[in-house]
Amino acid sequence: MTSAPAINQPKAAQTDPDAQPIEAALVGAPNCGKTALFNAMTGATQKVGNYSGVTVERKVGVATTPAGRKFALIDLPGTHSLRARSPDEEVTRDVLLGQRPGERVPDMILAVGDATNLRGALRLVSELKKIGLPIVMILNMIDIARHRGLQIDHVALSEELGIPVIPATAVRRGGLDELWSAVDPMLEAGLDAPQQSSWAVPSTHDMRVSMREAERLVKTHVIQPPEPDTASAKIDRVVLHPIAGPIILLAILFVMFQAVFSWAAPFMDAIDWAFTSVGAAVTQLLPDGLIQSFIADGLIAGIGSVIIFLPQILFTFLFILLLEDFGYMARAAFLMDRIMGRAGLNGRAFIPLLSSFACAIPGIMAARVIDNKRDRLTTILVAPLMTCSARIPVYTLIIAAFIPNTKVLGGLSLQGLVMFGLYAAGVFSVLAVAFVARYLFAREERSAPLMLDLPDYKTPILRNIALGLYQRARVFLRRAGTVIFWAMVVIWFLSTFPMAPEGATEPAINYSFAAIIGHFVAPILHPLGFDWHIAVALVPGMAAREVAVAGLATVYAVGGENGLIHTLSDQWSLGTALALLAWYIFAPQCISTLAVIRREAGSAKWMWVAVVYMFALAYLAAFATYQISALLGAG
Ligand SMILES: Nc1nc2c(ncn2[C@@H]2O[C@H](COP(=O)(O)OP(=O)(O)OP(=O)(O)O)[C@@H](O)[C@H]2O)c(=O)[nH]1
Ligand SMILES: [Mg+2]
Repeated sequence: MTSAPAINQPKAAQTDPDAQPIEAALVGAPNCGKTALFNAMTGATQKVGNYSGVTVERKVGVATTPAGRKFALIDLPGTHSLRARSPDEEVTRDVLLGQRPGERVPDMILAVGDATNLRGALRLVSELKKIGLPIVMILNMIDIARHRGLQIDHVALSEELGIPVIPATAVRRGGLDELWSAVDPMLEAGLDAPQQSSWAVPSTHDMRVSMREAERLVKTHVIQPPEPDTASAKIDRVVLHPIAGPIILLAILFVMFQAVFSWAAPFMDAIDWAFTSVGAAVTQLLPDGLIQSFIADGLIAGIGSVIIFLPQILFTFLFILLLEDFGYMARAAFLMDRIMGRAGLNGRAFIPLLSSFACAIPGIMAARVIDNKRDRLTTILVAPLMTCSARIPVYTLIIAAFIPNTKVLGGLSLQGLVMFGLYAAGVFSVLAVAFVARYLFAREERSAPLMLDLPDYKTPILRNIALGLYQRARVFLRRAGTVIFWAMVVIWFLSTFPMAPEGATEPAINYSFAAIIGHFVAPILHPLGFDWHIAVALVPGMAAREVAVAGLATVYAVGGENGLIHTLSDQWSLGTALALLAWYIFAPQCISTLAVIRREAGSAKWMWVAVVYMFALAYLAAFATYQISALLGAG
């Protein structure tokens, strides 16, 4: 076959420099404050946290200089070198080298360095300079450096490096003016054309040479404090103690669950009161009939039964976010490393698993920080077993209905204790499944020891916490308004039609589609102690876990009059309740999580592995729980 000669288009005609906005990339070590700076420059609200690996994806925002010039700012995962070792670091490398399909090389680099760890930052800058792009260096966390008595001569450093060096405190927007005054003239004059990149994967020797050079720069331009900072080291001596450490960790988690239960209660009562009042008002205002039933029993009762859990979710995250921003969570990872290693999990899996307390989706994505492929896959597959916040409504409802609100063991709330137990069961099952997987598939291999940078402790920043809480609340409420809303509409429809025939003796719902479907599925669930009402709630509960609660509210509100809690404690045996809790520890009832597993694991096969093993465990656990309860007389 002959092919026509290709016609060379003149390059200049295609790439008009004015047509594309300038792109600047934030590059720096993990946890040096890139995202904090990104938020400060763009007004965005991306997550920051005091541990490495918070950002695992490329995020773009628009920054506007005081002179009104706009440019695109790219926030990137942290990396110590462009020798990318893990998928998140590869993102950074590929963006900088223009290796991402359909994307060009950025026009400039904003190299963010942690002023308290200048050596590493300078080493990375020497590597970045090889790429040939214009660079501005930001010495972030200058507040901490000054507090410790470090004196950095940034002017001399800038002269020697040949690039602007700007001290900054990203979380308080400190140094932003100076940064703008460095960037604005560069943008105005037009950025220098990029030079030919001379970057090549550095060898160990190269790394050593650049490290020595960075050390020399630090010696020349930094006056070290007469006494090194010891506060973090002092706290760590206690907190990382081999015996005291784990006890402190357990105690913290324990206090957290106790506090969450008692503090959230009044807020939950208030929300309950509000929804009940609105429901009652609607029932009064609207004439009896379908519309009244749809609004009062379907929408208000259903959505209210989910929204009521907002206070608990927010209090749980208040604790987690405070501990994260303080710097304790990285220590918890360190403490857990040995236990996790025994179970066959990589130490770096701790943060992904911790994020899964919020939701498995960010957790599974955070597994990108794990460089070993197999370890990463294991983490992805076990992350959905961690107790995510969508389980909180289900757990709380069942606990409220079946666990007496009493104090045991000298003042501990029994309900809080059961909740703690459910969280512990989640963690334990993660370890057990990972252990079995390791035993079955990779017995001889050992996990690499954890190489974790322990950040210095910091006073938590209120804004970070508020932002984190706001985002949790938004995600939760948005789900209530979308997935749960539509699921409610479907459940209401199914449980209302067809309507009961004239002169029917049983409750109307017993004649509905819901009952038909429920009766169809019920035999499979019968050995678990689940009746057809539960089956009706579980089927749409596949979309999202909380839907089951809303589903129960509708299924029972249509059939009966009592509050959901009373209805459940009337209708279910203790064995059924416990079996449903056991089911919820394991069941993969969240379509979005499955979709993310498929994407992150790179094939549908692993998604199905997750579905099958989680359903199998859920069924077995619920079966065993119910049957044992029945033997003990609680069936
Ligand atoms: N005191 C102080 N804390 C800061 C400063 N900048 C960031 N922080 C804190 O440092 C921690 C890390 O900030 P992030 O912005 O998440 O860091 P990052 O570089 O994006 O981290 P990765 O995404 O994990 O690579 C957070 O707890 C911030 O609140 C600063 O200038 N001063
Ligand atoms: Mg970040």
